[in-house]
Amino acid sequence: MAQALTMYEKLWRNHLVEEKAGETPLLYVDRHLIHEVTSPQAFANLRFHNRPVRHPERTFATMDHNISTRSIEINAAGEGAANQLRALEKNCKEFGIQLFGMGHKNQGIVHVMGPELGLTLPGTIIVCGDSHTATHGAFGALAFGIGTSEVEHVFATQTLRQNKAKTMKIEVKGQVGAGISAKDIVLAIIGKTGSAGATGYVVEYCGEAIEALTMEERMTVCNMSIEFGAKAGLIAPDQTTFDYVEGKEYAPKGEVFQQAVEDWKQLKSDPDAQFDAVVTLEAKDIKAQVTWGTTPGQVISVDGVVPSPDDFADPIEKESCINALKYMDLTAGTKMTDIQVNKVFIGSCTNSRIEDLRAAAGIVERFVAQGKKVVDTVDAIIVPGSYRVKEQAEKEGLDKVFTDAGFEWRLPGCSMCLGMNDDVLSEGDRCASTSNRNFEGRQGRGSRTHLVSPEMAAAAALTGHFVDLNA
Ligand SMILES: CC(C)[C@H](C(=O)O)[C@@H](O)C(=O)O
Ligand code: SF4
Repeated sequence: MAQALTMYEKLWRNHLVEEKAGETPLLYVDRHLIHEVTSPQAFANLRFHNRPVRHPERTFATMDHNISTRSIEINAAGEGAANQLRALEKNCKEFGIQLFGMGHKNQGIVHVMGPELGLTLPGTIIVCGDSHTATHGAFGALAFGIGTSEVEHVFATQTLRQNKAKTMKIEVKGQVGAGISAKDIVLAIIGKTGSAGATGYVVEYCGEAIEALTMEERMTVCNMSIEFGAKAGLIAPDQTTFDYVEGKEYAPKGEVFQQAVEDWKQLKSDPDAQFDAVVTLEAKDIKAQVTWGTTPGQVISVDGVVPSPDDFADPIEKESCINALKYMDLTAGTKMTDIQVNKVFIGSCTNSRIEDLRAAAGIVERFVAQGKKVVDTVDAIIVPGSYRVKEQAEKEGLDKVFTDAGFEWRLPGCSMCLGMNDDVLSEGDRCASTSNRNFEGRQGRGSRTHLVSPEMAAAAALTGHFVDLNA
């Protein structure tokens, strides 16, 4: 009988070009996504060596990280940004790569754009010079971030050298309670494993609570795989996946699609496959999550209090709690619902898809019905993940729900997730953010980030603090 394999092992086997003793194995790459920040040096080296891009038709580019969210003018976010954007334009033209540039209907954050166009397909290997490439693992694709020298290698050869990772199964048993989002699930997972808990592993999320998620929710979960150290995150493709992919612009059509579905059904881990590690959570125990510290693992339920260094036995965790409380200007024992914010950011490749905006708008409407608006002391911005998301949201009137309540409705991009454009927090600002990183200075020097779901961010905008929406 053939050996039982995990999904990761199957994806690996299907893409292995060469494995020689004493050499790092070589894998075939199906799809290469690029953006303005991590590609210029790779293009420069290609040019220097007089090499073409091996498969320009397997390579797709977008502009996302440092574009303005106020104007589609290429110069709108300053000279440095404009230089990178122009370089991408020039490089894509010269090397024959499809670019979704400023104002293109397909433009968006690279990890939002790929899936919604059907560039992200089950069973493929997808790479991008960006750590949140793990997002695409939601489709049962082996997707991971690579460095700029690897970007060059993929450009030149459409292959990549990779060592095999260990495998971890993360099972979320049963069903989550009402109002608990995918963001809460993944934050709870990271809270349990710790911020480096999956270092060296490819994680596979499974269990009833994961199977019940929509594709967009699965992307939110896989997006944060890198935030607890995982090389990649995977979810087995199923009918939810196939239904989502069918009809997308770049997805296979007709009989080819039907055949692909039959192949994709074979990808799931064999029932008796062995994982190197297993983590289990009970979905019913997961409550709405808010980070209090400066790693995503420093997270607690919204009905809890800011922890004290004494809560941690491990000396490193204790120390990191002391430092986080200082940076975050928080006092142990403070109720999470008493923490006041002055900024709200709804966006990023974690939570800027149409379902995220619908969820946030739903909460806004609930509070507006009670006579509330974005509180005076809070600046709140909504940044859709792509032009397609923006268009859909406007068609549904969500932009109006937000702007009527006092939010700013911006153009798509990475925006305040990392503040490479002018969407930056100021020193001392405290932000409820739907993004994925909360390390010191991530959204602006001296600024403080609390990672939350779109629902929680919306509630924070309309009340000025975190809210236990289930209370
Ligand atoms: C700019 C890019 C290299 C970076 C990443 O790889 O993650 C960015 O997307 C981020 O989220 O910090
Ligand atoms: S939205 Fe944030 S996390 Fe995602 S790719 Fe852009 S900068 Fe990175």
